[in-house]
Amino acid sequence: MSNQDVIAAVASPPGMGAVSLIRLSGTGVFEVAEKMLKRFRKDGMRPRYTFRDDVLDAEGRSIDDVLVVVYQNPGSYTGEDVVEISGHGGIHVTRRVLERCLECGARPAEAGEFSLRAFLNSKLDLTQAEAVMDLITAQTDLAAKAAREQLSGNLGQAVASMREEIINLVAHVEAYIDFPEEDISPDTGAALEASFVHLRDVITGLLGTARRGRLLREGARVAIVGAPNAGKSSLLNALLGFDRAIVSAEAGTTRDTVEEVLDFEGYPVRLIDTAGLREEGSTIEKEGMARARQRMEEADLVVELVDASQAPGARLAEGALLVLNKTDLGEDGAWKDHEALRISVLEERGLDELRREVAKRLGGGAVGNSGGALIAINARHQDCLRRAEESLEEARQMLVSGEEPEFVSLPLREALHAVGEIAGRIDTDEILGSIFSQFCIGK
Ligand SMILES: Nc1nc2c(c(=O)[nH]1)N(C=O)[C@@H](CNc1ccc(C(=O)N[C@@H](CCC(=O)O)C(=O)O)cc1)CN2
Ligand SMILES: Nc1nc2c(ncn2[C@@H]2O[C@H](COP(=O)(O)OP(=O)(O)OP(=O)(O)O)[C@@H](O)[C@H]2O)c(=O)[nH]1
Ligand SMILES: [Mg+2]
Repeated sequence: MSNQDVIAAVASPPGMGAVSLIRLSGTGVFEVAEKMLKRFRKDGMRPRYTFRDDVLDAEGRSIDDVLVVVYQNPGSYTGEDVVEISGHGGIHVTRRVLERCLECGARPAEAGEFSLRAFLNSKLDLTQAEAVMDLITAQTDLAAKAAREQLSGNLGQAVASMREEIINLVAHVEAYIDFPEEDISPDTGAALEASFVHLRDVITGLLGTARRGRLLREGARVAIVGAPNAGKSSLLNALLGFDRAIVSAEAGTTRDTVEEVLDFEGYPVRLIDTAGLREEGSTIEKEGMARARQRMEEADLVVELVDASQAPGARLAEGALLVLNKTDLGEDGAWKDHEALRISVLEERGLDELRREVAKRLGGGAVGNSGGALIAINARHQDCLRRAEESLEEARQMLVSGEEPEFVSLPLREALHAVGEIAGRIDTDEILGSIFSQFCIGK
């Protein structure tokens, strides 16, 4: 990538703040800076040092008193020449400075365009560019940690070694295309087979992190369901630490679902309190119950809350985490053999265990074969890996059944392509467009 036009954007969030950051990148950025700044000289600024300057308007009047940092290509985030201007945070002044950048020859950056350039200049691979976005949107420590690890290139490395291994397979298989009189020797056959098995294990391990990836990025939906008066709203309030939902001794208090996001051992959890489920009820209550069932369907985990002092009734949700509440009132004998968490919202007992159990069920403890690293793939990676898995299996079967090497090389090359897509080793504009357009302007 050379000679890209100069783009400019406000990199700090919109609105009032102490300082705002305006970033410019591209060929000719120093000329733009010289035009708009009072003391800036395009050949006289030491990279990565801070200078104090004035942004001037077209008549030479100062718009803002700013700090300026210059980065010389390739030593910048984008790999291009970059100028960063920190101005006085504020909506009007920041807009004026940006307008001045545009008057002096820059154009407004599109969403994700700085990171796209970083990718095109090989500063980041696609998994790292996605991680930048994940880091910005992370809602918990664990989500941020996963994003940082991906940003550091751990997934990119895993994918790069898979790619090498597949290239090796392709090379082997295609060697036999050039020498049709040769048969694949038993030794080579065994080595190829071992490689297929290894690749499959690696892919299985990575695919095993997809659920965690989705939960960390999107948050997990955890629905609290149960009969009226079980204490669902009380539980939501207790976990939140404030009185969010109405609690009363009357059955059928909650109608609308009540949702709040909180942090369960690093998992961003959308906790959903629902209307109590029972047979009878007014039209309004019935509508509430329909919504409760809907949330139960969509949930990643259902917490089924029951009143421990009452005899067990029919279970509402399959696969739910059963939680007995109101243990302070004593437990009905019939619960004795039920595997369940026992809590008392009233006495605030068992809530930490509940948080831990929910997090455990969400995480599934699935570190998989990712070697202890916190890998958490996203839906796009998952799709690529599934295609790679399928093509590899096809190739392996063909090889086993003695298919001609030129046919085996086709699915192998498909697998190579699918794996290459993950880090962006093959360029399809479509993929790039859909990834970078999700970024914010200025990133
Ligand atoms: N002011 C400012 N803060 C920022 C960023 C930025 O662009 N500007 N970043 C942007 O999101 C993040 C930091 N990421 C960065 C990554 C690489 C380089 C960089 O200059 N890389 C060069 C030189 C490497 C080095 O000397 O360490 C390179 O890769 O060649 C800069 C920032 C967060 N904070
Ligand atoms: N003794 C005791 N009472 C509790 C406990 N948890 C909640 N309660 C009481 O049980 C009653 C019902 O609580 P809610 O939280 O409104 O119950 P709910 O499941 O949300 O009920 P609906 O919204 O009607 O479905 C209230 O009077 C609470 O104070 C508990 O651990 N022990
Ligand atoms: Mg309620």
